[in-house]
Amino acid sequence: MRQSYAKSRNLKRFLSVAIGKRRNSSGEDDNTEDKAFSVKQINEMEISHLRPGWRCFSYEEILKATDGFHKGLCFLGFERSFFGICSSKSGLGRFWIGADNLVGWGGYAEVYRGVAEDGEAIAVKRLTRASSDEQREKDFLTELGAVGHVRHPNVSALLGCCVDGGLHLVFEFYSRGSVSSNLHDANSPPIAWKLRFDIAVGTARGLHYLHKQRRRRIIHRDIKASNILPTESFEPQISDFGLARWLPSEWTHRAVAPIEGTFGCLAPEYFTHGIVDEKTDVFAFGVFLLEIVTGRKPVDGCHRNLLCWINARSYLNDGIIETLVDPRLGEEYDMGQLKRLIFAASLCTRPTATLRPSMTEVVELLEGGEITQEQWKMLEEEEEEEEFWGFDDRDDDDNRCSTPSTVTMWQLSATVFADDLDCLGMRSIV
Ligand SMILES: Nc1ncnc2c1ncn2[C@@H]1O[C@H](COP(=O)(O)OP(=O)(O)OP(=O)(O)O)[C@@H](O)[C@H]1O
Repeated sequence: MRQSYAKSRNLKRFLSVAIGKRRNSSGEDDNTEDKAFSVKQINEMEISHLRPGWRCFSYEEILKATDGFHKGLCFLGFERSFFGICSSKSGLGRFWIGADNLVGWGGYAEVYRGVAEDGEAIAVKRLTRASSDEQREKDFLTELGAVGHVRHPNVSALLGCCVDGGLHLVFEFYSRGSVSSNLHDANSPPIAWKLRFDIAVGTARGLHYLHKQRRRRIIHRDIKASNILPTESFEPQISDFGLARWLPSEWTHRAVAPIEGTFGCLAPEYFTHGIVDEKTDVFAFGVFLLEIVTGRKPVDGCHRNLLCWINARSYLNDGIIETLVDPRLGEEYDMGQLKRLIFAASLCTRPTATLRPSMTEVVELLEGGEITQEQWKMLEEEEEEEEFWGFDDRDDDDNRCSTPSTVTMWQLSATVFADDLDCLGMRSIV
């Protein structure tokens, strides 16, 4: 009890410093918040530049907005209610249809829908009590530190935070669920090809911003379809910065422990050595592209890895990329865009980090820029070293992924593109 009180005080101090403390023009630390906003001559632009894009919410505000973090019906003191229907373990055959404002949850947080006083739809992410240990608090603050500094049309917009009654982050509310829930929900119509392509491009732009357009680079570390939330107009928003890390300009990478993230999306150098840099996200983005194209999860219910499946599928079908497309789309896709997505994915998921493209190059490629032969050609010895990285834990036909004869993603794209790159404005790479 005492400890959590002390932590809360620290957090409040952190927030007041983060919001209130500024550097004055001579670069000295100075609490200029009051001064800055009391000087009438400062024009609007300067003020909006100084002012953080978010604010502190009171606990009463978020309580009111979420209707007291309303979860719908609870049974016998269970803390969490569920979407859909679940039965009690008592065997009494009781069924509850639960969840009211609870819209999602992850490893350490619950997310509630709410309506702010001004009528804006908000999402309140609350650190769950069960996970309020110091490490989780740190992750939560990391998320605040990262997302509180970013503003981009493809990055989830932080509206504020609240440290009373627990830790809370307040975001704009995105009512369409995640790309993952839309892609894999068998009961709703498949996402149209055009939207898939736009989501890929928008997400690439958001990542490019995090890696390249900020003074200090941000590595997200958990790029995956369930962390990409489309807005009403299907503009993808990169969300969930709980694992994000700053990368100072003088550092090439950082080594982190423990290794966290999502199975099936982890870059080999991160998975094996904990090495994190932009290429960690680039790899995960490549897996995301494949998920969008195929409609398959990075790791399916049978523990089959998507990259393995693609390699096996390509091998069995002589590298015909049409066979990779989500069957729910039928013939409804654009072949030129498909080739771009597959080509980009093949580069992004290269096992050797240094041979993967930067997000600048990925955006360029997806948006139709010319890719020159020299830029992407691998040296022979590099090609030999490029062993496919994946899991070989099943011996069915669909999982022939690590045998030397298997066509890798890279070889697949090279085969397919030899004839077709010209028509895409790119030159042959083989
Ligand atoms: N701004 C938002 N608007 C609508 N729904 C959201 C929003 N943010 C998150 N969600 C929903 O809540 C879910 C969990 O959120 P989030 O991924 O941020 O939590 P987490 O605990 O960090 O998860 P993880 O275990 O994946 O790290 C998301 O998958 C999404 O469905």
